[in-house]
Amino acid sequence: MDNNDLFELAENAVVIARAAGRSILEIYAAGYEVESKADDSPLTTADNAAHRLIADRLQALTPDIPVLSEEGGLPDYAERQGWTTYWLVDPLDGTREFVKRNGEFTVNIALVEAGQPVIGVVHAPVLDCTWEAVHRPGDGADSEVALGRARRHDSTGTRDIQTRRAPSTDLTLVVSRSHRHPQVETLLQRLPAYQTRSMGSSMKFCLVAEGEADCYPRFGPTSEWDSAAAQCIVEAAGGAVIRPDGEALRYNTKESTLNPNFVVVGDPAWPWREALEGLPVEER
Ligand SMILES: Nc1ncnc2c1ncn2[C@@H]1O[C@H](COP(=O)(O)O)[C@@H](OP(=O)(O)O)[C@H]1O
Ligand SMILES: [Mg+2]
Repeated sequence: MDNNDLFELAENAVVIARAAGRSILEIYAAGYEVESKADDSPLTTADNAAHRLIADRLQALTPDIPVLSEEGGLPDYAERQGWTTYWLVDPLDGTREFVKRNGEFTVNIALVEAGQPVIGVVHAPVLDCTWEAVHRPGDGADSEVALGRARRHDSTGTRDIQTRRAPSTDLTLVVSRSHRHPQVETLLQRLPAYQTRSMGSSMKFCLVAEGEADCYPRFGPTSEWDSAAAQCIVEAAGGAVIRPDGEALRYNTKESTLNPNFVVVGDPAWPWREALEGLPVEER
């Protein structure tokens, strides 16, 4: 796929994420049933409605590109292994926050190419805010030029975003509102003065991408659809999403769709490696 196609697909993905956001908000206003999923996380009629809308529209947009959605059922790895490019979707990330009605939930659409997210769209319906990125790192060869753009669209318009240089003290860390982990406390103890902010969903990545926070450490299970779109936005904005061993987070490389532990950093030049020393990767 050439670079122009990528920009055009990203714009289409923004339109689709916003349409899904509107259908989620209708259900948010009208009321909904809450079921419990196998991993004990909540599932609402809103997750399913957003899933159907996104899956149908992406399929119509790019009939040859498969769609993997949290609510769409998981094809065997034998089949997925053959996908070089695919859409990876979490129709409603932060269902717990949706049920709590605090507005901290998002629609997530990523295009993954050879294990890396090259398009990322994260839409927060209640805030009416959308983060959009295209990021293709390039391999140094003439034929492949590195490419990146990260933007935020809200009621005030559209602006480019970038991560900030980490301050030497008083770092801002953003952590899950609903899933805290003891290894996050270990990391915090190794840092100079810091403050934390709590938030639900992939919006945590977006705070790092726009320079509002320096780091989002995530220990414990998450799925690939929880991180792909937001990873693209952070990378295009100048940050990185690394495992505790320093490797970048990658997609569709194994049977399980669970991520290892990861840490989102806005300023990759800050000495994160030392702070993460010895913390477990936990391939899942
Ligand atoms: N035990 C577990 N296994 C897999 N994913 C988990 C999990 N516990 C939490 N998550 C993921 O963490 C997401 C919520 O993150 P946060 O707490 O930062 O808001 C959930 O997204 P969903 O709401 O899409 O299910 C879910 O995918
Ligand atoms: Mg999710």
